[in-house]
Amino acid sequence: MAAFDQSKAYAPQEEGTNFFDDGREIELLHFVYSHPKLESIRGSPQGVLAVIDEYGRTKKYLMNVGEDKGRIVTDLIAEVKPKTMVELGGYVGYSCILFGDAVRKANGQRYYSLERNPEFAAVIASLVDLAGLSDIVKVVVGSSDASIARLHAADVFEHIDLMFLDHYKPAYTTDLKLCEELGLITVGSVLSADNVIKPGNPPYLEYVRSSVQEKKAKAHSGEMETHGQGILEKNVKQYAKRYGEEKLSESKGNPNLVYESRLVESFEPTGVPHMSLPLHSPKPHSIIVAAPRPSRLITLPRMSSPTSLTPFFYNHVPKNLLLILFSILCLPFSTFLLTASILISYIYPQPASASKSAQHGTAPPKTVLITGVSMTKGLVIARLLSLHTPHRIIAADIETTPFTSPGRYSCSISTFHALDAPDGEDSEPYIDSLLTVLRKENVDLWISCSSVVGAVEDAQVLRLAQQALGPSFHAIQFSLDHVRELHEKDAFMSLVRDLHLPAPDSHRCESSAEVLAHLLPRSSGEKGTRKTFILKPIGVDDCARAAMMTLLPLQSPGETRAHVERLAVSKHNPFLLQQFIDGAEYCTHALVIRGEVRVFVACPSSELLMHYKALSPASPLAQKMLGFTKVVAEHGGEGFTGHLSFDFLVRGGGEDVELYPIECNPRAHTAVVLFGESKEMADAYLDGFGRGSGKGVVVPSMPCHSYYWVGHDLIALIVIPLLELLCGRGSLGTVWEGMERFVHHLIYWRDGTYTLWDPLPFWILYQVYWPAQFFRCLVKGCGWSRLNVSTTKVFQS
Ligand SMILES: C[S@@+](CC[C@H](N)C(=O)[O-])C[C@H]1O[C@@H](n2cnc3c(N)ncnc32)[C@H](O)[C@@H]1O
Repeated sequence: MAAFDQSKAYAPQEEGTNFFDDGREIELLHFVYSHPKLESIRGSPQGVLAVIDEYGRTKKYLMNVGEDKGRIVTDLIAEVKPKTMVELGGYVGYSCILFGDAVRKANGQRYYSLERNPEFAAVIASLVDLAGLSDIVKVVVGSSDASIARLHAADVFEHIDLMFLDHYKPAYTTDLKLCEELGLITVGSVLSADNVIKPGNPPYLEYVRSSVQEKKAKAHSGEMETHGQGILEKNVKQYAKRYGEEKLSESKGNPNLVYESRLVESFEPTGVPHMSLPLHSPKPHSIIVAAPRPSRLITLPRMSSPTSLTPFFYNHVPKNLLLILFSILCLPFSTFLLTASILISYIYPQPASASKSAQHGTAPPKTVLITGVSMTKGLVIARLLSLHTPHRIIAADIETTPFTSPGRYSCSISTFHALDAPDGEDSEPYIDSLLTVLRKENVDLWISCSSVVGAVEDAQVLRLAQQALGPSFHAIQFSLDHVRELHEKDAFMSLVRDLHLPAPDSHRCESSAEVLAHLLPRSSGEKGTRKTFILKPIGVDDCARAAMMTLLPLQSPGETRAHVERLAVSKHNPFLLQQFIDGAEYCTHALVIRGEVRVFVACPSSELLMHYKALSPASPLAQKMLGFTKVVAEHGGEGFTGHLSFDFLVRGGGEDVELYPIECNPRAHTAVVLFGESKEMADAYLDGFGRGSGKGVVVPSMPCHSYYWVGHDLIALIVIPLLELLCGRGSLGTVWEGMERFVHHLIYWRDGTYTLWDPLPFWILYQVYWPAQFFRCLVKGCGWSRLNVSTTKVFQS
């Protein structure tokens, strides 16, 4: 540890609790904004930090991380290169400016500063703005546990790459457990915790140093958690004057996550080294850096909120009742919007596009059938074609009860046919009813927008329809052979390898023994695999899939064997053992016609896919994904026509970015909304009639609107934060922040379902479809954990 430069020492910390929250934080703001160097420090993080340091040295002590300890973390940022970094406890923004700047230099995306005191948060926001970091730093006001749970529920953060803990000492452990339980801290995350030796945080050190067995034994013993034990009383009561008795998260964490940790010595900004050691630590230390060790992680199934924190409104009956009530409350607004939209469209009708009028004169209109219009993707394509082509657009979808397909009420559709739902394993009723529609309507072009369970069935319909309707029939749907090659996870991985494209190490396994052969050493002398894997069921099973996302091998061969054997892997229940790639996830949507990519878009994936933001088509990452799509499309050849979407995991950046395809979906993706009402896109679909080629790839024109679903955002960004506030868990700051985001989406983004000239599907979706679903769930007692507003899918719990 190098010597401390005394000329830089802060004023000493005053005894008692009056060394903060006594007005000095606002005084600091005045100091900064009346500083003679104000103009020269604008936009300069280092300049702003220097003036904060000057205040700390010449005026009053500030509880900042300071230059010396700060360097440990900035070095760590340069090493870890976090995409998302979170700090717990922002105070006046010193660490936030220092680390936010370092994250930006390391090409990171977001730095979240979680601060409970709204006055301090305002100081942070003001200084961050002065430092020119507002584009990367987000200040979140509220108690850390409530903010973490809320931001996770709203899909704002899905993973924390680096977390700096510097807030209320007893909350270090409880907040860490909460992040583990929510799957935000996983293998690959790094934690950096301040003040764990002085003033000391024994419960936190004990937790990050415990083995799986120790944690499990503690959980089973029913021993009461004592998060304040060993922490100085003055620190346990540090914020009592303003916040009274502290309520901490009671999350259970993820005991299977084991950390590797190291302590790093340094100095307080006052120059005080860490000497008083409440722990039996051999040396004075300050920051502990801890990273979960790979091969030990069990990623728990995601939950909307941790059980121990769950307020009443997440429970089945109140949840459904409240949503029905909310929908009733929204009725006057949505009805006003519907009426106003109809009137405006009546007065100013949507002009027919030039291509629509021109084509109308020359050839008789054809019949285009779109299946899957209850989902946004089908509806968007139907609207696009009705707007820009002269053809008759008809639609079909499974409709078990009235109003289960909001898209059928779209004015872009001339006729709607209800299809029979598959009867358990038997898909004959669906196939027959769709074939009947194709024949009866003498369909010229069928655009299939099947859901995940309909991919194989739609391919079967294609073969039968081609036989029945002859060569004049065309379809945007892959053949059965192609669907099998792409849809089944293991077959797709083999295809990727055969095409010499990069692929994660993957193995189809039909028995536990096969799985274990890849994971465990065969003899005592042999080393086991160094890679970590995920074991996914090869069929479609959302529940199983979520529950089985466990990183393997586990800590010991015995645990690994026990886990794998529980899954009952067999010939009839095969699994794919796939290498775990720790990277950001992206998804793509493409339209391929006769082996040629005609339409392409890529965007970052978010867990519920409720927000869509297109990547610039010119970016190296989008180009690389397009290149991959083209290779797969060309391999398919002349007979390869359909929608094609991929999920990729991505490591690195710029030209050196590495792509790992993890799944292929031979069907349309909701990202198709990003094309808006593009005429080029409609033209590309018409190539499905067998015309032209070599026209190039249609991409969204940039800048392009981002998309959201107002129903999802109203609940996630407004209703939940408000209810949490009423339950005494949230804060006004978090409600305000949710509102800000909501208003931003309302003004600058577009709703995926609403459009002025075709507003009825939007009204039906929120005023009829969803209330009917909630009512059904109440009456039938069907539990659900999540909803997807764009696909109308209910995820059963
Ligand atoms: C030591 S200061 C943080 C210093 C800051 N990291 C820096 O180095 O510039 C601790 C901060 O944590 C905040 N805090 C305490 N408990 C909190 C909680 N439960 N959630 C969010 N912030 C909290 C306090 O208001 C205080 O501003």
